[in-house]
Parts: sequence; structure tokens; C-alpha cells
Amino acid sequence: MSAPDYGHAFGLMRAAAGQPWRDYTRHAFVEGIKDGSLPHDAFLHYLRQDYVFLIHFARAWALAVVKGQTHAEMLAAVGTVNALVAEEMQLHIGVCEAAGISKDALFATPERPENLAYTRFVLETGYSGDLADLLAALAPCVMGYGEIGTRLAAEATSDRYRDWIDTYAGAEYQAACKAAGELMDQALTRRIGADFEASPRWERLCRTFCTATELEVGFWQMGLTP
Ligand SMILES: Cc1ncc(CO)c(N)n1
Repeated sequence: MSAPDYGHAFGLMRAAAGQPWRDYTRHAFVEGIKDGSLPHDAFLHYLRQDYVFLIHFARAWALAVVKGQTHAEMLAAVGTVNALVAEEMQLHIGVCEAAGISKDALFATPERPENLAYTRFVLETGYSGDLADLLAALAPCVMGYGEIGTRLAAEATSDRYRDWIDTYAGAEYQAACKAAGELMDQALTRRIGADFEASPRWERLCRTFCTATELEVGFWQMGLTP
């Protein structure tokens, strides 16, 4: 099956990332969710780390509000902050509560270095750059999970992690991916021009996207080692 369409800039950056993108979206952890072979303790460990990830990821999207230059940019970023805090994090709270891990324990999860490296890279890219740089660092996280969710909804051979798959394959998350793709196309056009892939900034934006993709691979790997 073909991957979902999340916009022009994303499609180009994804193609430029090449093998790391495949390593990320087809990682052994992902395949373990697909066929249900992923041990539950690895899943819970990942989910706890991912909750901490989402705290800093929401901060990075809040930085996108700060870096926005139009009402439309601010609105798109603020919508994502809300989707992360009000919706996606609820999945983590719900699954962990069912496994006997309280909200307080979840919030107090000690952060693994792979997790810290990833989110602080994204935040630093945003602090030192503009919205185009920040979105290049944010895109692999948002759209990668959208792509993984869509594929697993079609290919999963087990219902063990169905709630997780449904969250990322669902209409709400897919709409968020499309909105992020549109925001990225508009933000790049506004700051660089319609022909952004021909600009001197393009290579660096692709490198940022690729680094974030590699950090996603590291995150899955961390998930396999509780
Ligand atoms: C590590 C990671 N990347 C992306 C997403 C999707 O928001 C997530 N929840 N966690």
C-alpha cells in the first residue's frame, strides 16, 4: 500500500531521508506491535517513556506558537498542543492506569538518555531557528506515527495493541498529520519562497528531518530494552 499524503515538503523530506525513514517506520518494535509479539513489559516501558516524550514534544509545539508569524500558523500550532495534551496523552494515562501505573508515577518516570536526546534536539532546533527549522524537526514524529498507524491498521495480525494502532490510524490523528503538512508547506513558502526545495536552506532542513528520524529509530531501540 502507498503511504498517506501529508503534503509537498514532507514528501520531499521523507524521500531525502531514505533508509533511516524505513528503519524508523519498519523497526522491529513496530513489527512487534503489528503481530502482537512485542512483550507487554517492553510496551509499558515504551509508553512511560513516551509520556515523558509527549510532555517535551508539547513544549516544542508550544514553541511553534511562539515562532508563528500569522494567526493561521498560531492556530495550527495551538491545535496540535491541545491534541497532544488533551488527546494523545490520554491513551498513555489510560493504558498505564489499567496496568496499575498511576498518573503521578507516570509523570515521575525517569527519563532515558535516548528520550532526552530526541526532545532536546527538537527544542534546540526551534530555539535557534525559525518555524521552518522547528517543523522539519517535528515532522518525523507527527507524520511517522501517522504512516505507521495507517499501515498497521491494514496489516496487523493481532489485537493485542489495537488501542495504540487505532489512536494513530484514527481520523483525528490523521487530520493532525494533514494539518501539520499544510502548516509546513505554508511556513516554508512564507519564509523561503514557493520554490523552497531549490533554496540554500533546503539541505539543512532535510538534515534536521533526517536527524530527528534517526532519533526516532533510537527511541524504538530504547523501547526494546526496558
Ligand atoms: C517518540 C514518539 N514519536 C512520535 C510520536 C507521535 O506523537 C510519539 N508519541 N512518540
